[in-house]
Formats: sequence, structure tokens, C-alpha cells
Amino acid sequence: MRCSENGKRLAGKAMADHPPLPSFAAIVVAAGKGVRAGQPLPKQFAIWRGKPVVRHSVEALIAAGASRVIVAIPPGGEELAREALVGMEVSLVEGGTTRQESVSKALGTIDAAEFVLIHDAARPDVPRAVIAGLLAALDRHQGAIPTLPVVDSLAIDTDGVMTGAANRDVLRRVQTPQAFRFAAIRDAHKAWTGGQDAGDDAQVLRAHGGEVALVEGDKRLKKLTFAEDFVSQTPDVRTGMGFDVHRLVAGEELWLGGIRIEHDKGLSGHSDADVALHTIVDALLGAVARGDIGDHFPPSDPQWKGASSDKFLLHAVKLVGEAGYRIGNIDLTLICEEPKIGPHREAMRARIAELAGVDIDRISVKATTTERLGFPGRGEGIAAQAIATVIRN
Ligand SMILES: Nc1ccn([C@@H]2O[C@H](COP(=O)(O)OP(=O)(O)OP(=O)(O)O)[C@@H](O)[C@H]2O)c(=O)n1
Ligand SMILES: C[C@](O)(CO)[C@H](O)COP(=O)(O)O
Repeated sequence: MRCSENGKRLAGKAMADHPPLPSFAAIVVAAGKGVRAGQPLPKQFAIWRGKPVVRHSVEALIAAGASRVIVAIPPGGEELAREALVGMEVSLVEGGTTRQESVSKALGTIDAAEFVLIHDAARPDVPRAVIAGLLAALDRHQGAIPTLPVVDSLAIDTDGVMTGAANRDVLRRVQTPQAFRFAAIRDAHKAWTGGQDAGDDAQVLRAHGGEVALVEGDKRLKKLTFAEDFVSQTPDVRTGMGFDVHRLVAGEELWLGGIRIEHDKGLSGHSDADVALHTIVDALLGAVARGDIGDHFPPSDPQWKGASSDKFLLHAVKLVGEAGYRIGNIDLTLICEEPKIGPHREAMRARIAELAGVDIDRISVKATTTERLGFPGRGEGIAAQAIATVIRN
């Protein structure tokens, strides 16, 4: 069965900007029921990152130069599979009641190949570097599998009670694709006599006396198993904007962007009137929908008379954290003729970054004039506007 009969050589579609890999056949097992994933369709046909799950890995294997791709599908799943793999040159084979049986049936359709990669459709994101590492290891071994270290300590569970521990230093989490010398894995599957299923094909090969190399796996090869694995991982990003104006008057200190600037005039207001910090406070409050600066620090409250605006910004940063977010970036624009902002820009960025608790590269301070037009142009006041993004933790 083929989803496309166009007869083009698959290897010709391999990405031109990578050195070619040794020729290999690929089996993608997609014949499971996907019960734990609880999707409306078997999970291998559900949409993930805009495409059916199974399509992702088939595309990656073809791009890496697979000479042919055999996909094991569930009984009665041909229409779903054709739809998921439309336009791709693959062979479809009906799978079995277990993964191992599905692999065996797919292996039975290959007459000859030097190497074969066996992969779970449920692991859609297949880095080419992993494929390259596996194929390279077949120089010296009959099989090679991608693995990751175990990061948690391990307990042996006997009816809910810990009855021992395992040494995680010698244990590895095993992923797919798993790569084999074709004849070795074909013979191992044929010879399998164990009543119980093996966990994977590397175990089948080992049971037949083959040696399996461990190569570095990749987090991206995570298996989609549960419903939560289908929930979008796109970060929840929010934006807030702020705008403020303060009057410039003689006889006041000028506080701007959290620093004191020598100038013949200063900003007037109930607090230190740092228009830049006030604007940033409003942008942050807006991003987490916590009102505006006047709600938190009313100008009528005497305790804020002459207060440093640092306090306001620290408070807004705290509210962002309490809402479950962290600051992504802040982009501030100051609108004035005087003072010139350029000489103070880096000091402002550093102070704002310090108060916001983020790296300086997340803070931008820009300035513009109004071509001597309006109140900023006449030097009567300074206006500021800011945009802040926050990202859910
Ligand atoms: N009879 C089977 C069972 C599983 N698989 C495939 O083996 C891979 C790994 O299996 P798993 O994640 O356990 O998938 P399911 O068996 O479909 O999941 P569940 O146990 O939740 O039903 C999947 O790509 C699955 O489609 C297969 O080809 N044939
Ligand atoms: C083959 C496998 O993905 C390697 O980790 C794993 O053994 C499949 O197990 P499952 O129970 O079929 O999900």
C-alpha cells in the first residue's frame, strides 16, 4: 500500500545542506490505540503542532535520507493513515496487537537493507543529529539506541511501600528511533520465543545475543503518551502599556529611570515624579490586569509624598510574580528636548533591570523629541511611554 505512487527516490528529498547519511530503511510503528492520550482519534493521527503526529517523524526520516519508510497502522486505519500521510511516499502495513508484533510485521515486508531504523510514531520530533549518531554507532555494533540519563532517585515499590532503591547512575531512559543492522534485528524478531512482549527492539536483539550501543538521546524525542502531552506548549505571554507625563519645574531634583540627573529643572509630583518608572509600573500592572499606579499609590495618600519611585516599581514587579508571571522585556520611550537621554541611557537600563530583577538585555530605553512642538517641545514637561511583556511561569 502506498500513499503516493510517484516513484521519486526518497533519498533525493534529503536536505541538501547536510552531509548524506548511510542508506537506511525506516519503520514507523503507528498501530496502537493511544488509549492513555484520550484524543478523539488514535494519538498518531491527532494534530500536534499543526500536523498529524505520524507525519512529523515520517517527514524527518525522509529528510534524513530514508531509502523507504514502512508505517504500521491499526486494522481499519488505512483511510486515516492515507489522509495523515497524503503526498508522502510510504508503504503501509497492518500492525499487530502489540508494538512488538507491529514491528515484526513491518520487518517482514523488507527484503533487503543494510540498516533499519525502528521508530514510535508517538515520538514526532526526531532530530537529525540523533539519527546520525545511531547510524554511526552501527559501524561497530549490531544495534544502537538513544538514551537519556535518569535525573530522579529511584525507589522500588512493593504495594505502595518502598522496599529498596536502584542505582540511577547505571540506568538510562530509552527512546526511539532505534537503529539496527537489518539482518540482525530481523533474525532476532523471528527467533523471539519469550511469552511476554519485550519493552523494545533493543531488548529483542539482546535476547538474541546482539550488542546494543547507547548513544545520546534528545529531550525532543519525548513520547506523546498522555492527554497533557497534547496541550500547547506555547508560552502564555501578555503585554501591558503605560503612559505618563510630569511637569518640569525649577527647584526640583530630576529623577528619571531610577537615577538622579543633574539638570536645571526637575519633575514635579507627589512622589519623586520619576515619569519613566511610573510608566513602567503602569505597563507591568496592565500586563497582569492589576489596575494602575494610582490604585496602588494614591496621590492623596501622604505616605507617598516625596517617595522614591523605586518602591512603586518593586511593588509592581512583586504583583507580576504573584500573578504567576515573570518579566519578558520592557521597552521605554522618553519624550523630551532636555535633558539629553543618551549619556544616561546605560545607567537607567542598569537601574531598571536591577529593580525589575531581570538581565539588562531585557530592558530598552529610547528617547525622542517632538521637534520642539507641544509641551515636551517647549520644555514644560517630560512624557514617557512603555510596553512590558510578561510570561507565565
Ligand atoms: N499494537 C501496537 C501498539 C503500539 N504501537 C505503537 O507503538 C508506539 C509506542 O506505543 P504507545 O505509546 O504505548 O502507544 P499506544 O499503545 O497507542 O498507547 P496506549 O498504551 O495509551 O494505548 C506508538 O507509536 C504506537 O502507535 C503499535 O504500532 N502497535
Ligand atoms: C519503545 C519505547 O518507546 C522505548 O522507550 C517504549 O518501550 C514503548 O513503550 P510503550 O509501553 O509501548 O509506550
